[in-house]
Amino acid sequence: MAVFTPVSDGEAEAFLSDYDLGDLVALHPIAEGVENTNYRLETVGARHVLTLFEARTDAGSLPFCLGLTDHLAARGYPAPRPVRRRDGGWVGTLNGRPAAVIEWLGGAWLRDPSASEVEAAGAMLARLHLAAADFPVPRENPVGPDAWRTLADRCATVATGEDHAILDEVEAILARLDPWAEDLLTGPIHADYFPDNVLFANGAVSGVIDFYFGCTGVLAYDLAVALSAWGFDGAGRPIPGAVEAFRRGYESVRPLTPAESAALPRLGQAAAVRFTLTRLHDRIFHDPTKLVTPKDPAAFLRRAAWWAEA
Ligand SMILES: Nc1ncnc2c1ncn2[C@@H]1O[C@H](COP(=O)(O)OP(=O)(O)O)[C@@H](O)[C@H]1O
Ligand SMILES: N[C@@H](CCOP(=O)(O)O)C(=O)O
Repeated sequence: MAVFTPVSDGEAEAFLSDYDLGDLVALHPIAEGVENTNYRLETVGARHVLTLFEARTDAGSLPFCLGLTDHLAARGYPAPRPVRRRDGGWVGTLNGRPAAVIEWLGGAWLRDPSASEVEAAGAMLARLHLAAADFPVPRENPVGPDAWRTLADRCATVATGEDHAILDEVEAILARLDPWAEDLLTGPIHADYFPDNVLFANGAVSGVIDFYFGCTGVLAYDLAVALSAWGFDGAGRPIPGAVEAFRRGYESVRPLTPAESAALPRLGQAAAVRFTLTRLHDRIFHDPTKLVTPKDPAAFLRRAAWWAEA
């Protein structure tokens, strides 16, 4: 469960006084996610998400993250619109954290999507890249190579046993990998397009959420992240046909250039390093008083070996 910063009904009511959303009916902690605090916010006749932004989502990134979802939604893409406060802004402060109210999107994420659902998710990522292309705000990747170095160094100060072995493997990959070796098409990317961020209803994508790692980046890297997320099971084993199905869906909307295709194996290894390091860091420095379940870094690192052979 991801609640890092608890919110009482009274605190939510006071926060809501800056919106035209009516009175609070109920506030429920949301039992998913690992980055930010999320509550389901019920007001009279409406449902929204109340998000308090935690350490990896600094306030300076919100004009990009919320602006991008607003931009996409305005183009008919199923991203959640942030709700404007009476002062015209999107972001207030709640219990010391930047906080926003976001449109609630129906549907649910799929733990075991079919090949056609994986293909639909791939097509929706390509649609995101096309619809976001003219979004003018830039944001550097908050979990790019500089952050990998910081995360690895911080973990190395205390890692033992399995954690240390994971770090050694990551360092070996970093020593031989130059993921951004050539110029590839860039633009706004989601950068965390995992199954738990894609909602489905009746076999079709009904929502794409959680743009808080969104940034300006290489489009094929975003695809490599998504293939690494959708193409493997919880233990890091490839799911037969899933990488192909996702890529087929993506390329049905935006065919890759030959250079992008050729770059995928090294971008996939970069994706494996990125998520292994954040998972390892969050497991090592996990605060047991916070309601969040750390994810398994080793399962993500297994993707690197697959990509190296691809
Ligand atoms: N706009 C939304 N509509 C419906 N459910 C949402 C929405 N945003 C978040 N959620 C729910 O909250 C959970 C956690 O949200 P997410 O943004 O992924 O959190 P985190 O940033 O901590 O990873 C999601 O898995 C989903 O169940
Ligand atoms: N997708 C990342 C962690 C971030 O999770 P989310 O709940 O914000 O989607 C991972 O799997 O390591």
